[in-house]
Amino acid sequence: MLVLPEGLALKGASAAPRGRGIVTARVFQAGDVIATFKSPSIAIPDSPHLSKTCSGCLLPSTPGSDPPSSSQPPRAVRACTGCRTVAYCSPACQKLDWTVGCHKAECKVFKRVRAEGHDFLPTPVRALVQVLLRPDMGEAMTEMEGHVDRFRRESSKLWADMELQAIAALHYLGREANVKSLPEAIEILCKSQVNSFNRLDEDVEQTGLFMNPSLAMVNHSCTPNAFVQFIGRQAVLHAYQEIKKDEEVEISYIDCNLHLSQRQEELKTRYHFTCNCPRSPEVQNLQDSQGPSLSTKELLSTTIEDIYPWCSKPLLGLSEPDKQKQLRRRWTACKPLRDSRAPANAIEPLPHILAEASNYFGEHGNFAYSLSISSFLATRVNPYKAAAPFAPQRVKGLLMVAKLLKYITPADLDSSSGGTKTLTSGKSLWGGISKVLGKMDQATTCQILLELVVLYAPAAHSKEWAVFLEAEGLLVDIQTLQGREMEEAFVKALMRNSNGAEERRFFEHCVLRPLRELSAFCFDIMDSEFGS
Ligand SMILES: C[S@@+](CC[C@H](N)C(=O)[O-])C[C@H]1O[C@@H](n2cnc3c(N)ncnc32)[C@H](O)[C@@H]1O
Repeated sequence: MLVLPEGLALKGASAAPRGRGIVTARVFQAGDVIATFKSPSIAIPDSPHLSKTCSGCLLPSTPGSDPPSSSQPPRAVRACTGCRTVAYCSPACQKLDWTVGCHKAECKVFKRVRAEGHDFLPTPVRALVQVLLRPDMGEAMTEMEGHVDRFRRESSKLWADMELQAIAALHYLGREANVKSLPEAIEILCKSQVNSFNRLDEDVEQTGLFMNPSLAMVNHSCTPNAFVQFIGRQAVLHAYQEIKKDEEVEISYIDCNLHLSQRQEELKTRYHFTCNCPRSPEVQNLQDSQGPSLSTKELLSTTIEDIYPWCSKPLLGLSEPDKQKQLRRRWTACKPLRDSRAPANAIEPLPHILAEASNYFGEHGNFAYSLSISSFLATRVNPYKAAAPFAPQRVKGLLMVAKLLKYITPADLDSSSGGTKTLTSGKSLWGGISKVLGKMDQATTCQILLELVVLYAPAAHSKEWAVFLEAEGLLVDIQTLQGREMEEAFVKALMRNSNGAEERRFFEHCVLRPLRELSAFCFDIMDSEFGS
């Protein structure tokens, strides 16, 4: 039987169109932690990263590497001496995986995998092995929706892959694959697909799988009122907005900023349902009559459907000339999006391309360009993608701008490739950016942004989030600067009362105006570097 955390209740029945869902037993405010989900759970890092991720705390690390952030001690991982496959950063973490995870039994499985000349098990196979080894998990999973028949009907390729995965898991467990065990194992694989979470957090290089039978009862909406974050081996459900008593808690299973066709495709393939939330096609068709002309919408729609699949592929791993070539192709393909009104700038794949370009310039030491593009994302894109100021991507975006401001110096501007670029109007991009920076008090802007990160990060994730810890460390650095007593006092006053008239003017002067001015160069930078 499912045991839900306090404050939550199960409603509905499996036979209903949406199946069961979770409702609240009391009011939750925006930013509140609704509940934490620990056990029984499967929490594993993705297989290719096994040797670089601690299987206990699930934090990534490389032996001998730099610490993940300035405020965290270095962590090294050491392989389990039994199977030599999974790794741990401390004996305590090893004990955790031995007891709370199930490595005690799983270790033998990995020894067999090694004996047959393989390094690891693919993530879904490892998850299946763990479920089959853990009676508590197996029992709790009987309640989960698996859509087995739909998986079998809708994709023969996926079904064949699942059969292979099931056979592999049974083989390494030393169990026979027969008419009883094979369908049971495939059913678990289907349930894992429908009910597990990807623990992806690019900023801390964290990926993996999380599955908890109670959390699995939360339904999807493209306008979610809640979201999930992961801390170590547990998942935390946060409220995006006020959720009333008896209201259903809904999260987005996918990136809800994806275009409608993309969202539908992902929900259909992995979860086997068509979403009927307010952003569904029927409702959007109704809104067409009130919004921009149909032809503009159709043009945008066709463009996004055509370009999204290839424009959203990561550039990581490509050679420098290929990265440049891709950015040029993608920027050209996005023209209809960037020519439309502000909210369209938040439609993928445009934000994705801008974030890739900002990283590209950062990697090349062109911090001025990276800063302009990051300022554009922070002021003109992220607030449209997520209204809540504590939305994780907004908090990460603020930290990015703060870090660039902290490290950028006039010397960087001199040596940046932007120094040679000229706009069609004859103005130099470098001249424009350096003029804005010249008028700014970089340290104060940076300090305010870091204070905002520290303020919002606990609601976005937790005080254990790498983003929070890094911002805290950087704030300490700024606070040790001499001769900033007056600025310090203003920042403190602003953080105490952000609605005061003086404080609002201070915020406008130190943050909003300079970031808007820096953002204004974003499209010119992209055109000058990647325009056709
Ligand atoms: C993780 S489970 C959620 C719990 C599920 N309702 C149950 O009773 O087990 C995901 C499945 O719930 C259903 N579901 C979730 N959100 C839905 C939605 N917005 N519309 C229709 N079905 C939905 C789909 O069948 C989907 O595959």
